[in-house]
Amino acid sequence: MSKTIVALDFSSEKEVLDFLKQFDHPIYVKIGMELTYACGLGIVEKVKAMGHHVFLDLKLHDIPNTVKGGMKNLAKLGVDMTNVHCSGGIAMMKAAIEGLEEGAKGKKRPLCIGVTQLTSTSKEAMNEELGIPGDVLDCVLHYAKNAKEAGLDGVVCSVHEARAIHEACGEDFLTVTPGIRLASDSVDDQKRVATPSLAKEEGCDYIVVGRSITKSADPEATYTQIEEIMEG
Ligand SMILES: O=c1ccn([C@@H]2O[C@H](COP(=O)(O)O)[C@@H](O)[C@H]2O)c(=O)[nH]1
Repeated sequence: MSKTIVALDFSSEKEVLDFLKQFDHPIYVKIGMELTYACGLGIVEKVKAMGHHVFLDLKLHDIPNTVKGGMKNLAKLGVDMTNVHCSGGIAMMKAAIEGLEEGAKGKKRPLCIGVTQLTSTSKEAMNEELGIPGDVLDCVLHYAKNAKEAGLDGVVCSVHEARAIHEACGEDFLTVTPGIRLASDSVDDQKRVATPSLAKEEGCDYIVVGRSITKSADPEATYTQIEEIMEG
């Protein structure tokens, strides 16, 4: 399975289909709130039916009972991976797993990962706006350990925290890392960014890449170049 997950941050089915037309093989894509809120969950089933792997990135965060019910229904879509916010707490993350298992009805449940600190969050914003003292790494590690205790399969973090997470939670605990930028790209709203080469060096299991691929002059070539680095 591909180690590069392409974020399909589009607002229409046509844009998605035009984008995916460029690939003559299945890829791993991420469907998030922009596309889901524009097209509904039917787009997930369409993309799955085309043979692509799907990470459904809706970042659930609510009381345990509500998250359990939500996950039960998301599991029925047959997605490969989904997620919650670790800040929802251990009981909520355990409920997410229970919901996915119930929804999968004895079949393999989707992987469930926890968002630690968004890659758009800097240390300053975390300390001052969110009121969480200390280094980002300490907070991310704390959330990752909670996610592991709750039975999640891994976390979303930046490349800069992936190595420490593997050391603390085990090599098989997945690190899924957005905030990927090619050397020539603008950083945009991301704060904790890194190149695909650094992600590879730091042992990230998956990288999530949106605009560097979708807004590239040749998305397929950029995807292939990144995937070669990750698989190399
Ligand atoms: O901490 C997080 C969690 C999720 N994301 C998502 O990844 C992509 C990144 O897109 P780029 O265009 O490559 O910046 C986007 O869909 C985010 O919602 C994240 O960036 N950071």
